Amino acid sequence: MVTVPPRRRAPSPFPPLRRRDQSCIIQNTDSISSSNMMHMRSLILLLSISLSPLFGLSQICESGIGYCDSESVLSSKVLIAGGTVVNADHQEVADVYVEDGVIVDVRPNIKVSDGVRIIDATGKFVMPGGIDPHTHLAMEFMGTETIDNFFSGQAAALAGGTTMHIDFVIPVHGSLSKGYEAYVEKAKLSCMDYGFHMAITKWDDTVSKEMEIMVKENGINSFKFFMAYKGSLMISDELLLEGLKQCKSLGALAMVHAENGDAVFEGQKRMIELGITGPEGHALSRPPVLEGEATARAIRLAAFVNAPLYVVHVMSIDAMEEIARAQKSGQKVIGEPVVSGLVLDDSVLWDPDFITAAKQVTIFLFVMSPPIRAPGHGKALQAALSTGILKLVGTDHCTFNSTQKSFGIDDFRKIPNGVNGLEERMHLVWDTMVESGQLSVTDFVRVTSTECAKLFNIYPRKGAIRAGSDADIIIFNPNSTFHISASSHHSRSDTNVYEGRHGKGKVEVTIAGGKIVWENDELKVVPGSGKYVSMPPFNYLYNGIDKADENYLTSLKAPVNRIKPSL
Ligand SMILES: NC(=O)NCCC(=O)O
Ligand SMILES: [Zn+2]
Ligand SMILES: [Zn+2]
Repeated sequence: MVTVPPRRRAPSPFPPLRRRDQSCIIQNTDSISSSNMMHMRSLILLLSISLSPLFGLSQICESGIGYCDSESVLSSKVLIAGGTVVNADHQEVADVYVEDGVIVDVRPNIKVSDGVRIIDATGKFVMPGGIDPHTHLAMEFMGTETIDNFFSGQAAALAGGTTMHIDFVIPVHGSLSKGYEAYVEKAKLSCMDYGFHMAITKWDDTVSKEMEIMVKENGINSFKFFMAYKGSLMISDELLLEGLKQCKSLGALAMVHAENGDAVFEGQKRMIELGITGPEGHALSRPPVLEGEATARAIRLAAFVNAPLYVVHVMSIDAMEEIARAQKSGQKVIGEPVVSGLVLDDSVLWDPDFITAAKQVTIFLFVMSPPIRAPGHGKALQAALSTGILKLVGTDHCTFNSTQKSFGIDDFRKIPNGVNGLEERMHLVWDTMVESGQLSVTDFVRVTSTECAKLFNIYPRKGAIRAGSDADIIIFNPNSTFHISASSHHSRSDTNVYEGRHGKGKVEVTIAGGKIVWENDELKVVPGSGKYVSMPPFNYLYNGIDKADENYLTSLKAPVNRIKPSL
């Protein structure tokens, strides 16, 4: 009999900075390891079933560890009966009938023949699966690679009710085609549907041409420009202008990570000179004013080109207010908060009790860019999401385990930036926004799914419960509860930035591509079953842009009594 070898536990990466309580870390790490091990065994088992010819893993299957109800995995006809079906614009009590991965019918009292799996959803919400617009799986970053790949990250997502995500392809030495090929390879492990955005890290004619190929041949309709990470991903204003122009000509959406990277670099030097090398130096070196400045700059450059703009991970009041001001003047600017920015704050950094080892770990976990801000920012972002200034919620899932986070034990600049969230997003948005009365149930669907589908031009195939849409569906019990812990999550990380959080509402069933993949707290996932979702250009933001350009040019050409042109 073959057994799966246990995952080796890394030694505690947090040597005695100001140690008082190290036993706590070791204890936690122990329990985390064994529990994660159980998840990984189950996942490995399923992986072995579908890819065993490829990977030669058939013996693992025979060891009989874990669970695999192939009946459910393969079941293609499902009736979800008696639930409240919620779309972004409407909710009603109805049945949902699914066949071969597609929603066939949505109406009360659907009758079905034998052989159809019937799930009773009475008293529960039946909603479109979540779509996460912002993830980084298997991303090489800051000298390491994110701990979650396209399999473990997606498995975690499915357990939390997210059925599609859009990941950022990072070019290889500036080459978009090489980056694309690398991500196509990484994504072969996928167990749910996914799409790609593409980062732009340098500019020349080849990149410009490759952008066209990405849009016209590879189904990518959005490009991201990092205004931070000096010396690696950061671009100049000149490049941003070229990129905005090319995005506009292709009907693609330009996205920005908005922080002033030069000023962040200066802020980091300042901290090191002051002897502040711990994780608090990260937050101190890149204050909200630098996020506000870059957001304002990107918005103004987009206005100058008359192109729509998407600002990723809005973390501060400063950035949010720039977006609100632009929207008020009629500019098409989309702001994306991420779960960490909505629900976490930096108080742990300044807690006098933070010298305990457990809290030291937390502080390292919190390091992401832009940083998690002081408490008032999160509240303001929630309000902006509630009033529609911010439109959709992502995660920026970019997970590093405690060993990786410890690379910056002596220098905060070396702590890999990023937090988890793929598995937690739906629950935390529900608990924070719906339970508090800031969002309705229909708005919940809009910000977690439908708006993303519309923006990236895949609605109503995705983001809706209606006949003809993909059968990506969750059954959500508002009367149940969720609990977050690294000991039970499905990410490969040994830590969770939301450790210990709990609240109302629970995703009880996830159906992805017509298959029941999450039920009774069990995950049934098959690597290679996820499909790439091609996203066409020219979304609704482009309506009217041609007309505005035309008016501008006409006013410029007016021969006499020249009218002062305006954009
Ligand atoms: N946000 C973060 O800290 N890591 C992921 C990369 C990025 O989105 O900036
Ligand atoms: Zn970013
Ligand atoms: Zn990101």
